[in-house]
Amino acid sequence: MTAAATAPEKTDAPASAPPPIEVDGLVSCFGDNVVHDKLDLTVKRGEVLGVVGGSGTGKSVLLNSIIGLKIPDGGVIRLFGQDMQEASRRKWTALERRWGVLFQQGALFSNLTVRENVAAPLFEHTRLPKSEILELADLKIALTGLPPRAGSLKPAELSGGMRKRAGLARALALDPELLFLDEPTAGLDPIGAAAFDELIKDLSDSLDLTVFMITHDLDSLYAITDRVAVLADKQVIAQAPVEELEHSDHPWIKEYFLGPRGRAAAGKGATARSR
Ligand SMILES: Nc1ncnc2c1ncn2[C@@H]1O[C@H](COP(=O)(O)OP(=O)(O)OP(=O)(O)O)[C@@H](O)[C@H]1O
Repeated sequence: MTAAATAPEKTDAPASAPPPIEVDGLVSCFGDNVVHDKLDLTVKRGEVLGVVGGSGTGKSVLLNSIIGLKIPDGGVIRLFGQDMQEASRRKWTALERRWGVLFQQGALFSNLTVRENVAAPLFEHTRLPKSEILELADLKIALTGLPPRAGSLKPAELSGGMRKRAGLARALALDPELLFLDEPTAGLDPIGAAAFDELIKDLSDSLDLTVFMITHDLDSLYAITDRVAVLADKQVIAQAPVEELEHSDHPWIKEYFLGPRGRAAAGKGATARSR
């Protein structure tokens, strides 16, 4: 059995297929605090999109709105062409199988082993026999570069980097087409972060994944993104490849990409791309 055996009607989408994510005029509020005001965003099929913005600009709220953890106060969110607010419960469940999420802290169940954590979505969404589910879980664990022995460990017994990989293995359990990552390299040392970037890039290429990645990590932006969406002033003020954003006149974008840390990351990115 292959890992793809669990994929729900995974078709090669025609070129005319709707984009995996379309956000149209999103309004998000918490009481008087308006976080997004008519925010628009499109994520193209197969791209790695970085999402950046100052602290509190609403990156996590945007992610939560897209995956249905926060109900929009206005606007429309379409996933694979389906208006999520109009979707029936059944449709939601079917669509939910098409994406995976790696939350910042990994969000693993502490009382379960890594193998049981990775198997959990398969138990929830498929009727495969237990032995096949555990076999698939082991495949995902291997796919993320964890050693086989990691499967029988509990999250507390893992290093930070291993925990991220375990969270990623679980996010990939159902062979998603779309992967959401919330600050995947936060808390990793530079070598661990670079290795994790490489893993995400390899997986997105080999599995034809579309990736929505919130990050503060300039190295990641230069190393693996196709485009970057910048959140500021309650909206997406720019959505373009990093090389284009370097020429932006917007003060925050200028400071972000052309400040000392941005220039250092650009140098490393150019080196990585020329290899
Ligand atoms: N559950 C909540 N209740 C009330 N306000 C919230 C809630 N979640 C987020 N907010 C507010 O929404 C705004 C955006 O928060 P969000 O966490 O999306 O920012 P962020 O861009 O992800 O920040 P950071 O980069 O620091 O993680 C902030 O003003 C925050 O206080």
